[in-house]
Amino acid sequence: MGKAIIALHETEGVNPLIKKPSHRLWTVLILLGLTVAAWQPSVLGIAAGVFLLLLLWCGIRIQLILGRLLLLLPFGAGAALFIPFHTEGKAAFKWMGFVATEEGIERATVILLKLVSANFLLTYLLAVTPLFVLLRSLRSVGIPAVLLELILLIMRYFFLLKDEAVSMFKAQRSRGMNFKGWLWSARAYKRFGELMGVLFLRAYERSKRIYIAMLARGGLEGESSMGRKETGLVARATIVGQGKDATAKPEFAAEVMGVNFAYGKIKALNGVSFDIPVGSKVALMGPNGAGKSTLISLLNGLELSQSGEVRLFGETVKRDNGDRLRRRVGVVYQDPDDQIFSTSVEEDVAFGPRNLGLGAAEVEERVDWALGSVGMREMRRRSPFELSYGQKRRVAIAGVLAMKPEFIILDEPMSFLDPRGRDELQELLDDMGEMGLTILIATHDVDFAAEWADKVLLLKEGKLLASGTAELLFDDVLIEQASLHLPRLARPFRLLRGAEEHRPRSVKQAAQMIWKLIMKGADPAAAVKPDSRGGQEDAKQRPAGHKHLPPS
Ligand SMILES: Nc1ncnc2c1ncn2[C@@H]1O[C@H](COP(=O)(O)OP(=O)(O)OP(=O)(O)O)[C@@H](O)[C@H]1O
Repeated sequence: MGKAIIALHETEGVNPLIKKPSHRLWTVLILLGLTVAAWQPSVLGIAAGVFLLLLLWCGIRIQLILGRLLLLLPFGAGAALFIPFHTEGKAAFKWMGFVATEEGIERATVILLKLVSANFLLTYLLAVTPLFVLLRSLRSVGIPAVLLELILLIMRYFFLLKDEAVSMFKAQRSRGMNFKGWLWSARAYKRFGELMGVLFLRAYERSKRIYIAMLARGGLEGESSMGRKETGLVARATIVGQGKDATAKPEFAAEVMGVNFAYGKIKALNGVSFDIPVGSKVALMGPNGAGKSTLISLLNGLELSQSGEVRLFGETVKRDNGDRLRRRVGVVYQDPDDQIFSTSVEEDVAFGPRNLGLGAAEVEERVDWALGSVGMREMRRRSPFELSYGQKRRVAIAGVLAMKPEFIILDEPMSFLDPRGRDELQELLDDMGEMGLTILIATHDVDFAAEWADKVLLLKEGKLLASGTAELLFDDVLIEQASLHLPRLARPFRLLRGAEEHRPRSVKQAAQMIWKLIMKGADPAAAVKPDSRGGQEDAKQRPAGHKHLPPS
């Protein structure tokens, strides 16, 4: 990822004075060291003045400088109030019975000036260096990657806390919460306390999910443990300890055998068994709470089945091999905010490939390819947190694609995409299918599944209702049981005399079927039952093979 990206990322509108980020970082570190070492108030005062002038010279707004200074308020106030009265020396003045000493005042002044100078230096660094460039520069001066990623995670937690707070307060206000007279109301304090508790829990839960997403993309392990230049698509099948040929190509990307999983007393999966052949396109469907997300966690090795067995590429998932197997399985989670954590789109997409230990040029190439695949090349320099939900989803998909996994799982990928975005994603899925990837999509979209999938898994209340081809989606009894509905393309045929059994899976197939019916010379006016609602209700309720009423 190297220089190209770093050089292009200067913050707009300010003059950094020192062009190279690593030189800038070193200069600031040295000046910080000198500031810490200096003890003369006059030297520190002059230094603070010079730093302020330099900040203004760089074009950094005074509001920003003052805003950053405000962060010092609690520490500054503590130093100013505490130190003069607790230092031995010559009495300077008395206040509320306490004696402030001259030495104490000098020491407090020195500490305040040190804080102000350090604050100016850091303001300069942060204002002229985007955060991820800064982190990269820190890595180049020898700070361990794991520490920097922890910093990223903590920063993300603060962003999350803010986002969660904004959305929670908006939701509360829309439900009638107001702050009138709150100062005197015990109820308001109680409510506020509850809200803060929920807020921290929500942010905690979300940061847990982000942590899992980071792990899934090789984060927090540094380049050393993932340093093998092994990508999913080219990886050899590593079948360990099962007496199989280590280079043999496995037949199944996943095999799920009699799997049970419960959250405490809540049984989420109950004796589920199926397999997913390598290169297949699988739709995982079922009503809310059916167990789809739980199954995805098992397929990604993030959870282990409590009984039964899950195999990935022929290897049983266990506690000690989950990390390694997970690199071959990429998961795009339902909520992109659970997956994105870097401060720019390209940095986020580069996160996984970098953890695979790839060289800068290859990382750059993959980022470009993955962003191009999801139509987000132009937004590569933007912060992901300023994007729309649909755009974030594309970034999340690109982040997983860039790791080139062999098996990719997408949880409700179509939600929040505009129609064009859906078409593009479908094209992308087709391309991925042609590349030989195994794809599993958890979806409620019957029309999409009917057209796209070559295998459908229907789940209900933790049990596998049925597994088979997309023909299952035309079975009235099954779709009723799975709380689905008949694919839209099939509905008009249910209203056509003698055409009820037609099962078009694509618009093209439907057009061909209609054309054949026309060529047979059927009279549409006589064949179609009049139905002002387009036959949806009728088609939904009528069991297969139901005979039509004669046209009126
Ligand atoms: N962390 C959890 N703690 C307790 N119960 C859970 C937890 N996560 C899921 N469940 C329960 O497990 C069952 C399966 O949930 P899961 O999220 O896997 O369903 P799903 O099919 O993905 O649902 P949806 O379509 O609504 O996303 C549900 O009854 C749910 O309430």
